[in-house]
Amino acid sequence: MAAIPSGSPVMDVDLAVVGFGKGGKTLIGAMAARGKRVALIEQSDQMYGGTCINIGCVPTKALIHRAEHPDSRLDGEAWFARAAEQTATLTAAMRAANFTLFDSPETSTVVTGRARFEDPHTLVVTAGTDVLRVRAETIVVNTGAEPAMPPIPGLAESKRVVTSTGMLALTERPGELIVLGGGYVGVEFAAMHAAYGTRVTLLQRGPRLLPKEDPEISAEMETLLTDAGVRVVTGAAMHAVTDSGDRVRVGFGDGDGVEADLVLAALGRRPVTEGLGLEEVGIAVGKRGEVVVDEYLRTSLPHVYAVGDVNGGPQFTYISLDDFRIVLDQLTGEGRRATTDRVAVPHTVFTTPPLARVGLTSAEARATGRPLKTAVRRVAEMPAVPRAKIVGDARGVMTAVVDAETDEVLGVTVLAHDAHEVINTVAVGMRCGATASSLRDGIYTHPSMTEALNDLLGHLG
Ligand SMILES: Cc1cc2nc3c(=O)[nH]c(=O)nc-3n(C[C@H](O)[C@H](O)[C@H](O)COP(=O)(O)OP(=O)(O)OC[C@H]3O[C@@H](n4cnc5c(N)ncnc54)[C@H](O)[C@@H]3O)c2cc1C
Ligand SMILES: NC(=O)c1ccc[n+]([C@@H]2O[C@H](COP(=O)([O-])OP(=O)(O)OC[C@H]3O[C@@H](n4cnc5c(N)ncnc54)[C@H](O)[C@@H]3O)[C@@H](O)[C@H]2O)c1
Repeated sequence: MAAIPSGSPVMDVDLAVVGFGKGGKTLIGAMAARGKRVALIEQSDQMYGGTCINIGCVPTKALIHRAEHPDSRLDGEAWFARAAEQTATLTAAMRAANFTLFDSPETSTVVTGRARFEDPHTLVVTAGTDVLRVRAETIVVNTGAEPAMPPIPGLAESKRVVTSTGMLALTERPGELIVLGGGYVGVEFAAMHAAYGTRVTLLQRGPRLLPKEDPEISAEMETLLTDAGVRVVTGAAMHAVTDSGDRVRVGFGDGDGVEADLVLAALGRRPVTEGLGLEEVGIAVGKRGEVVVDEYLRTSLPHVYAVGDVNGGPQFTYISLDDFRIVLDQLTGEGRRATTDRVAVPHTVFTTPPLARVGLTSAEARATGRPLKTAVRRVAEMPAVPRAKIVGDARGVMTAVVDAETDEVLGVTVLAHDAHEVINTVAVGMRCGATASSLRDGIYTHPSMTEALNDLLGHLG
């Protein structure tokens, strides 16, 4: 690497955040509001606002929403092109708004360039031939995660393999798509693209999709995807990716494999720590490339914190946001908030209908050895939940697992319309110690999907 010129300008601040992620930018806003001098360093002007806004949650959910609400005057190809254009307009507007929000002349500056540590308090930021040194009392690493490319022969070399970022840059619908991976990204993209009319094959190495869910839920998801036109192949040990003209072939198992126009590699995301110079200044990095932190998100240097995907925690925007709360408490509060305080953190896979869970799966609950009551209810069998029929989607299933002695809710899984909203009610209840009986007898608006809790928890046995 070329030497950094020693005479480059220096910016002195109280707080520097590396990476425009959710936790870091929220911290920048909070500290600027307290009159601190702050700098937010982002390597790309196409990433102001971070992954979620530009290449993650927002564009995927915008495309999924539009897939669910097609314009009957347009065919799938035209509808995808329109949806992609509308999504790009949305993310561009959010990106610009994020820049304006965090680049105010008073105390907060967005520095566009790639940062690395020069010493424990100094970051060297480079953009082309421009170099700036940012010296900060406190530094927060918020550099996110990037798609993993496991050593499947031909995967990295293929010109027809893209990651989720490449998929989100498409302006035309692919004719045929192979999705590698049956996790969040794989399942969401497979479902979404099938809805626009792409012929999708999803290859999952393991025996089932979404292996962290209960087997029955994985099976239900597989049925939903299959009904939506996705060819799901589980137990697919992929051994070769080969380009051939404008086609690409993925070999798996003993057969011929499968061919398509494009391959999406959705094989996990790993923390972005390379080239940051962390270990050189004494910041420990773990085996998965994550910045090693304690429950207060402190790294091995007392004035450096790591928030969001880069610290190896769960990869969700709302976890990055909660990381912000922990660091803010360190910097301005009592320093007590910790990752160990987190209970009942829900998650959602945004298929149609979505899948959401909070707490334990049934299998995890059984493994605790506690006495259990369980309920499994198909949405179509719930007579008092007309919302599903109103929206014309009574697919899916809901499950609950409860401690039979204490009535504590241990876990709820919802694979149904509006699951991403219903689950938040359950999560709040669990965090506040609501019993299964109190959630069962809760008064919910009608007609809503939340009132399914009356039915589900009324069937515990
Ligand atoms: C396709 C997809 C869909 C997703 N959907 C959801 C969802 O629906 N809900 C959900 O909760 N989560 C979702 N996620 C996960 C979510 O996007 C991430 O967990 C979240 O955005 C992580 O934010 P972060 O704070 O870690 O940092 P990020 O938002 O990842 O920001 C890190 C920033 O650091 C910058 N950077 C990196 N290195 C440097 C450097 N050396 N110098 C300067 N800048 C640097 C990067 O350019 C980037 O902008 C999705 C992810 C993907 C990929
Ligand atoms: N709705 C959401 O909240 C949402 C949406 C998208 C992404 N995300 C976040 O982004 C993260 C990354 O998503 P993802 O889908 O890339 O990862 P993932 O961990 O959810 O799934 C990765 C998949 O790749 C497979 N895999 C891994 N290595 C492999 C190998 N060497 N060969 C074959 N298969 C292999 C795994 O079996 C798994 O099915 C998620 O864990 C999640 O935290 C969240």
